[in-house]
Amino acid sequence: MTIPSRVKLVEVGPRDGLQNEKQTVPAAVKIELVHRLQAAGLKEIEVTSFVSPKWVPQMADNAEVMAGINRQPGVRYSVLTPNLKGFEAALLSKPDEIVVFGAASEAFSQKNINCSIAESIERFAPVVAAARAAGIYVRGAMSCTVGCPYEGDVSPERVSYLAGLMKSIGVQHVGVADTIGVGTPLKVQRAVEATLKHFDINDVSGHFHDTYGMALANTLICLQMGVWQFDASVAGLGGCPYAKGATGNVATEDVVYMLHGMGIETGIDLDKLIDAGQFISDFLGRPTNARAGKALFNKRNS
Ligand SMILES: CC(C)(COP(=O)([O-])OP(=O)([O-])OC[C@H]1O[C@@H](n2cnc3c(N)ncnc32)[C@H](O)[C@@H]1OP(=O)([O-])[O-])[C@@H](O)C(=O)NCCC(=O)NCCSC(=O)C[C@@](C)(O)CC(=O)[O-]
Repeated sequence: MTIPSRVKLVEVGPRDGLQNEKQTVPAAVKIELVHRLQAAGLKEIEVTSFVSPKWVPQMADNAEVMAGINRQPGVRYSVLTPNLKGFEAALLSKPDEIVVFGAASEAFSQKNINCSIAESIERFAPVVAAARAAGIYVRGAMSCTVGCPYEGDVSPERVSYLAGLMKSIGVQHVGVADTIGVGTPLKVQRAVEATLKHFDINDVSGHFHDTYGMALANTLICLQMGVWQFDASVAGLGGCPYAKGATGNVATEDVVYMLHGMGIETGIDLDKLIDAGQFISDFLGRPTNARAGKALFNKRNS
């Protein structure tokens, strides 16, 4: 398999990145972040989630954020919907895409969405059917595909099982997530191979947290397998509130730096992306987690 010449990055910073922040991030700041990300050339942005505000208070302003975005033609805006209640609320905000989110580990499914894997699929099925009937594209996020904070290692068979269930209810694309960033390249390869039993390579993406500094290595092995779609989070923000000990997602700036260095097109302006990362890091009052972002920012300002 030759390495793809072009990669699509899905920016998950406004959702995955900010959902775990303890300090309230006002809707206006989230909206400004989305505007900066789209100005940097991101064509797909995961904006927010329509989940219970008791479970994830930071996403309670979902409708306000969606309503405040000055939508750019050619940019797709996605939101997470765990159930019909969330989907019906999301529909009013006219997302281009919705994301149902399940887990390859039973314990994580219980902790994150309060139901078993089988129950989650029963809940997702009518959401997927309603979304597709409304012409909305459906992605499925598959958490804990290599490791779980509660169960430890997760086997490729569990990943294949979940991917098969997602396929059976009409999910169009799945993201192979290393929720707690414990994956190493060969483990990630096996999780992706298990997913490819059910989904075409063009319908599979990688979603890597960088807890152990493995996210770029895991991205690289996926590229070598022909995967060309990845989630990433500006400034390396992120972490799931129900995944203890996990740090942020791989930083979009670092992925872009690596891809451009390999001659792979992304359509992203790295300078503008670094500014977007600096904007949100300044708001949060801490340095960026993007290593290439930080190095290039310092170089530019020295
Ligand atoms: C799924 C539930 C709702 C089940 O939670 P539950 O408590 O079992 O739900 P319920 O149906 O029994 O309802 C309880 C209350 O929540 C309300 N409710 C019910 N649904 C909704 C909704 N959609 N929006 C707003 N409110 C809702 C419902 O109306 C009721 O309100 P009350 O009567 O108590 O006032 C809950 O567990 C939940 O919201 N979980 C979300 C957790 C979450 O967002 N986690 C982070 C996203 S996943 C992630 O980050 C991983 C990913 C995708 O990035 C990939 C990776 O790295 O692994």
